[in-house]
Amino acid sequence: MAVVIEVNELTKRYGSKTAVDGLSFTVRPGRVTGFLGPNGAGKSTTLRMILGLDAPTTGTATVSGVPFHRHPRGLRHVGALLDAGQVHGGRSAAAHLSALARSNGIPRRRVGEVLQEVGLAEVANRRIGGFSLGMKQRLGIATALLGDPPVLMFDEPVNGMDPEGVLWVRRLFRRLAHEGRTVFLSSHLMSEMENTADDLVVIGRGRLVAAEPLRDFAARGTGRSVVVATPQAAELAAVLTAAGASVEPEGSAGAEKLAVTGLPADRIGALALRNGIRLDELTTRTASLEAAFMELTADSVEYLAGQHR
Ligand SMILES: Nc1ncnc2c1ncn2[C@@H]1O[C@H](COP(=O)(O)OP(=O)(O)OP(=O)(O)O)[C@@H](O)[C@H]1O
Repeated sequence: MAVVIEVNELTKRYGSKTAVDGLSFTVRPGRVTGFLGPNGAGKSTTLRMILGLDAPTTGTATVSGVPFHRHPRGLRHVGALLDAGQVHGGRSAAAHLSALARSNGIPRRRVGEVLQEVGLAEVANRRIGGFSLGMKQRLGIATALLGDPPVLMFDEPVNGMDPEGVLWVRRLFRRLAHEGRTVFLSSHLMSEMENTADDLVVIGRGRLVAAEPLRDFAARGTGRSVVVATPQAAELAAVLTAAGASVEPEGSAGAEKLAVTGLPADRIGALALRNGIRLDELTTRTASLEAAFMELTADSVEYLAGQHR
């Protein structure tokens, strides 16, 4: 599959601060790619460099093989939402989009179409200054869609949206990818990506942590373990340890459980049966995406509570 966004050894320094540090990754069409990292990891800076709004200190970023500032089709090739708050509050949504359409050679009819698409048709003539953050996000998404571009980039698009808005935006991203477009969206929340992204680019402290399908990323988290509840915990622990498993007690007094790693659930069940041990619960626990994210970025979180590293 063709590579659409290509970031190669990208570095951005602000004085002595390195915001983006030798970052390389690619983003492909027909998929939703999540750009994930803790606060301050360098996501916005990277997006700004891809869009030519900031110059890299070293390295390159291209969209369809060309640096964005030299792109012949501009907004009609790449649509982006960076900071939804940064729109002129005195204008109406329709006037804002019409001005953009005019200056980018985009047909006027697109204004009505995108307002309809994002659910703002009824407030098209209201001043943007009175919009809620969720409405501003919708307007930002409308702006990105205006030129009907094959490449779309969104920085924290669900900030300030209500649950209904979040569901809507997820469906929209999936549809845009299904249409064959390249969809690249940043977030500092793994939970937002879980139901939306096909691929992940994860960064921490400006550096690449992982770039792979979401499925593979999830499998990298803490290994699988099996939780077992039994009234004969000490006996079972001895049997499982002898069979090569490692066993950790967990749960609370009166409801003790064992967390077992190194043996699958069916083997644990068979060993318990053979030794006459009653099992009240046998559950396989797979690492959550959130756990994988926390684990992989733990070393790269810039601000830990109460401590500046
Ligand atoms: N213009 C600037 N001058 C100095 N430092 C900057 C500038 N822009 C960003 N930084 C620093 O670069 C680092 C990366 O910032 P960036 O906004 O790209 O992170 P982010 O991953 O988008 O974070 P968030 O999720 O909080 O938006 C941060 O430490 C930030 O303080």
